[in-house]
Amino acid sequence: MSDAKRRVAEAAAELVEPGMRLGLGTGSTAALFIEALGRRVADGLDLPPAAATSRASEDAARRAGIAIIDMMGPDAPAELDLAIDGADEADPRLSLIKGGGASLLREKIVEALARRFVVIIDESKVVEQLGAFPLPVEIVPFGWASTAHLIRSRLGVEPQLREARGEVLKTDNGNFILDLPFGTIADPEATARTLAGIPGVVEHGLFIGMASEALVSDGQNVRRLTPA
Ligand SMILES: O=C(CO)[C@H](O)[C@H](O)COP(=O)(O)O
Repeated sequence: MSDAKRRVAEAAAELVEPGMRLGLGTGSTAALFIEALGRRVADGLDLPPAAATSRASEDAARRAGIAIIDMMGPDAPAELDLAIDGADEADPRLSLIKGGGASLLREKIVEALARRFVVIIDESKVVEQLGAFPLPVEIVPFGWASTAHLIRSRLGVEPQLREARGEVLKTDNGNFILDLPFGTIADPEATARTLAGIPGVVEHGLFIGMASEALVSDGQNVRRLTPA
């Protein structure tokens, strides 16, 4: 699917106009977008500093010659023109599961600022119902097992603490990730509400009503999807 990722990344880079305030996503598709955007910047496209959704994307943007906003400082923006990011699943309403790359919190903060949020995905990510991809949830380390118990009892799913290279994965924010293997999420809004009401949950990877459109590729063509 790397041809598909490259095609949507390049199509997304063409959406960028001079002066646009951008949000830069995270993951392998977003990384290809950042590279493609960097080529346009090298060709003279003039952009103000962009908001990156992870340390990895900050580094990728700097390597590509794209200036970055200090999102920890007082100049973090109130609005962005366009955010571009990948996703793990998208349903016909363009509700998304995100966070496979553990960056869902920064992604949600940045993408909530965007007047237009374009999702770039390959065909394998388009689903009728969300949930085959385990739903990532960012939680604070304090009491993580208690938070997992509450999630289990309120949602009937067995949370898995995410590890990387044999250690508990820590997000860019110093938090942990629980992956929730639902199989099917019958009511994403209700699931989102339940998770938001559990102490210790910082944010979940359901992005509902946020995406304006999706660019989807099978490796040959790129089609545009809007929320059903
Ligand atoms: O949500 C994300 C990171 O937190 C990514 O956008 C998502 O995991 C898709 O990644 P990729 O483009 O590598 O398939």
